[in-house]
Amino acid sequence: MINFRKIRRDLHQIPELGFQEYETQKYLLDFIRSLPQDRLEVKTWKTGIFVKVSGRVGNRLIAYRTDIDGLPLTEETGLPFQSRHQGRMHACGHDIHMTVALGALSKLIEEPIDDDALFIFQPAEEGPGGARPMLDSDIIKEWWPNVIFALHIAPEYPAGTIATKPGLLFANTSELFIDLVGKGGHAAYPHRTNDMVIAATQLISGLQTIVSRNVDPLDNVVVTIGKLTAGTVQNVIAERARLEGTIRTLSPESMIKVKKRIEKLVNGIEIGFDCKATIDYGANYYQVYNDEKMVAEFIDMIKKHTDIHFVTCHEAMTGEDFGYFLKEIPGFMFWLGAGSEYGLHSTKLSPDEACIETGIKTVNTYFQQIGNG
Ligand SMILES: CC(=O)N[C@@H](CCC[C@H](N)C(=O)O)C(=O)O
Repeated sequence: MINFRKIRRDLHQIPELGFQEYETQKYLLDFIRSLPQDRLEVKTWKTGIFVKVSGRVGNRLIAYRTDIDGLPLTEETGLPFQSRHQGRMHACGHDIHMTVALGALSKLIEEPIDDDALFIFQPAEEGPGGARPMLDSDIIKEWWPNVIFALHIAPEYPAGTIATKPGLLFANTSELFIDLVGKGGHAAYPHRTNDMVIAATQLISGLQTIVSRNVDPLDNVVVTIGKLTAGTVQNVIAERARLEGTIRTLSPESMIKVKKRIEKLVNGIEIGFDCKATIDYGANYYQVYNDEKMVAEFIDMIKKHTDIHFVTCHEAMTGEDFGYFLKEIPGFMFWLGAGSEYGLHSTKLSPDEACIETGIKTVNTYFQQIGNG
């Protein structure tokens, strides 16, 4: 009997950032190699892994994807199995996601289906994005799935709950990095400088008017600046400031409009403060858009064949590069209730481990339903 809660705790202790998931990849490979190998083909791709499981007939290829990276956060849960990696945390549930994938993989080996299955362990979901380059890899071109699905934990729903909806589930996202360079100097001579602390704060106030004054109130947009760095010491006027944030929109068209407005506001700061500004949009993720027919069948399956509580949810402003898989392959994503008082990206996030069993049951039941006959 495999102890999946122990596996989750092991993985929880070794979070790593995107494309640096070496210890995680080794842990996953060691587990995968401990399973019966006769139906398995394993290929590594950077820090990710593809595992193909041969079915009894092998007509179609059904793919299931998990992300594997952590966040640059210092854990504050106080759990006995807290992160061992300084300044790194599984604060978005990818430790649970990986454990569910390993559980579903071992179940599928025990109970093979007619179709082939592909398990994708994808790096760098939090950034810079592993899905897009994985889709361009020779491995997935050879093992191109007919169908793909994935889950994400949802702390706001209790364990034992699944939620999703047809159509749009997650937003379009773009990272946002703005560097401002002016003229620093002595704190007592402000008239001889161009203060980038003042420029940055004015720019942030301007950026906050995009949602309230430039976007149709019936369209949802988020512009968040999560990090601001400027200056060197208390009595020197700052020469440089850096804003780091993210943009979220419900359509690719709105993303283009928001970016145009940001560029105008940044240009205004350049003129007003006689400074230099550069914008970098970093990683951009395409929206997660669920196949309507497949979601309807999935909901029907949950209701008919499991005791799991199902909730139809609204779309969320979270992003997921799984959207790139869904842009090219029919499929869907769903939320897995994980009952935590603290939300995603909180340093205190502590999912209820009962969600692991619900996740494995859901993924396995779906494989059995879709992959037979
Ligand atoms: C599910 C989730 O929380 N995903 C992340 C994806 C981040 C994308 C990128 N680094 C960005 O910030 O735009 C999210 O923050 O929604």
